[in-house]
Amino acid sequence: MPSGEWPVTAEVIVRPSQIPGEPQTNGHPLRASDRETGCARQRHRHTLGPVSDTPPELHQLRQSIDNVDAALVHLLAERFKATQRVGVLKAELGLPPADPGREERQIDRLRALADDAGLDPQFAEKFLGFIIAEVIRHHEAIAEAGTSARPSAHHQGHDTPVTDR
Ligand SMILES: O=C(O)C(=O)C[C@]1(C(=O)O)C=C[C@@H](O)C=C1
Repeated sequence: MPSGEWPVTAEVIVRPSQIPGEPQTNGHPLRASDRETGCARQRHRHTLGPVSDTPPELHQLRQSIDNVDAALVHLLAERFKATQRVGVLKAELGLPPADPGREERQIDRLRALADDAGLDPQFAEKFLGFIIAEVIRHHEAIAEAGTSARPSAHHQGHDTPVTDR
């Protein structure tokens, strides 16, 4: 086979459960939002299934992309587990959700790392900013939940407001 070509006799697998005209979901139920957008995400698989007539190089590259995306999801999940604990700690210690000084140091560090890695530092900064904004929202929600869950001075029988923070 000449280089750059791929077999034209590609195998097409049609599942009996597949309804003509419906987006392919590999047997998983569609979300309402998927139906609206016509987008069938394969939510329970780690690798998106190969499309039979996809050129092999494209398929390989997509497998690599899927691996990286999976790693990113796991890394982000770990990061958010840590920041969730930071949020609780900050609320307990009465510290503000955002720490601009820390953010500045993170941005400087990440920009340098990005530069070394051949990634656009501006993109790295935007990406970090996007994540941190979400973390701050979580911190605020944790602090707010802590404030409303705390018993008031009235319920504790105090004459003066409780200022334990
Ligand atoms: O390090 C903290 O103080 C955090 O709350 C974590 C974090 C982050 O996501 O990296 C989030 C908010 C702060 O402004 C700085 C950093």
